[in-house]
Amino acid sequence: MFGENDASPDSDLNLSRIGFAIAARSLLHAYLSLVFAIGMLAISDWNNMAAQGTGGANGATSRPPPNPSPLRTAKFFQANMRILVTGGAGFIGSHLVDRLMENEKNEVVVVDNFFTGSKDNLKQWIGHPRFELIRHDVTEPLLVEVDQIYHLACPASPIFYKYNPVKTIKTNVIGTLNMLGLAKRVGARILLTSTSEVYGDPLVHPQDESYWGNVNPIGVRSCYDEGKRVAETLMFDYHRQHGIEIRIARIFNTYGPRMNIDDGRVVSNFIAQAIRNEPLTVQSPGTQTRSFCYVSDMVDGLIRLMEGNNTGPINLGNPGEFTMLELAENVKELINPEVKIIHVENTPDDPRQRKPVITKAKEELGWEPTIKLRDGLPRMEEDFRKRLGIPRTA
Ligand SMILES: NC(=O)c1ccc[n+]([C@@H]2O[C@H](COP(=O)([O-])OP(=O)(O)OC[C@H]3O[C@@H](n4cnc5c(N)ncnc54)[C@H](O)[C@@H]3O)[C@@H](O)[C@H]2O)c1
Ligand SMILES: O=C(O)[C@H]1O[C@H](OP(=O)(O)OP(=O)(O)OC[C@H]2O[C@@H](n3ccc(=O)[nH]c3=O)[C@H](O)[C@@H]2O)[C@H](O)[C@@H](O)[C@@H]1O
Repeated sequence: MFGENDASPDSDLNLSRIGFAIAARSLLHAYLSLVFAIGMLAISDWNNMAAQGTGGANGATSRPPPNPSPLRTAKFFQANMRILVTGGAGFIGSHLVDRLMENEKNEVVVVDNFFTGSKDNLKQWIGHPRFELIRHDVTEPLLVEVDQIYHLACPASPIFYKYNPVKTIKTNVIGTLNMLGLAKRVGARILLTSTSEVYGDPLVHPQDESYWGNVNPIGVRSCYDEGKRVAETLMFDYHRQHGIEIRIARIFNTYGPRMNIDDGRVVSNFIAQAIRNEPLTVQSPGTQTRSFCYVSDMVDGLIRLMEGNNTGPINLGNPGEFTMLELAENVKELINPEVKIIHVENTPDDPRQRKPVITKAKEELGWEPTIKLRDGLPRMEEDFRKRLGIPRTA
């Protein structure tokens, strides 16, 4: 029988074996921890070196982009390109979807919360095997497997983006963060549709991409223009820090069929007013200028930017510049010579002039607009007449 103080030679031997095993295990642990710590230090050093990078004209990164899906590099099976279009039920987004769907190698996934967009804009694709429509708000994370992301989701008309400014800025900031996180996870290239509004009320005219802008950070338009400026910053930070492949388009006023009839933007307002024989409402003073790009030209520019090698930002717009009074005169002459033109009060912080320099788009993308305002307006009139049910009288 063994008592508490049993001291037989056998038990001594067992105790010293146990002691030895414990000591050896502690030594092994200490050794492994040391190897792990040295490894972590080496990785973080490498990361720091990579993050400092070579810094090109746009603060280019030396870090390689995350790996694309293995399907892209599969040996025996060439997968279709899977493309996400956020805001694809909207005006520009739905035209972009049409163009992307023309290519049989493309599968298109649209996510949209339908705030300003509509299923109607995509009705020709619903049920198509290469097309998918998801009701989703980009301020919430999204898990999909895609190769390219066209990130358009954001209300664009001033009356809509000012309606819920907090939501607009969340869409621009959190929405863009979510899409960048997605791009990082799946190794996708991401294109942001930024805006000429990042130039604010420009003090430089016309505007090229090197101009930093004149933006009111606390005005009623800030949720949109400052929101887009932060979105651009996030794009470049993800590019420099994580090697994400980014593209940024600075879009200038774009118009065409499928704009919301009650969208509130100037071209849609004037055309709807002319067709309904209501006065064209020129917001004072009427001498403020804009440059109007037809939507098919814009879509062409966006696809060239996505497929090209330049990160941007690149201005996409039509350099033809018009005062709002000139635009009203053109609409009157082309659509309804009887219609009246009236002056109404303007909204705060309305930019006084806007005209893109498109040298960079010409040189880098081989892109320039092909459709003049006087050719684009009648095409839009036709679409508006159909939707309003008001045919042209001879
Ligand atoms: N049309 C222009 O003149 C112009 C000019 C400069 C920049 N842009 C940019 O181009 C993009 C498209 O503009 P558009 O004219 O087609 O506008 P639009 O309002 O017709 O389309 C925007 C789409 O985004 C969707 N959306 C809005 N918030 C969302 C959210 N939180 N989650 C998911 N979907 C959301 C809307 O429902 C809509 O379908 C926008 O990013 C806009 O800022 C447009
Ligand atoms: O190009 C851009 O970057 C921006 O262009 C437009 O913004 P904005 O030019 O303010 O658009 P409109 O509402 O169409 O206004 C254009 C001009 O027309 C005037 N206007 C508008 C409506 C109207 O009935 N009458 C009128 O004279 C406005 O005062 C303004 O000077 C878009 O709506 C933004 O989303 C886009 O980012």
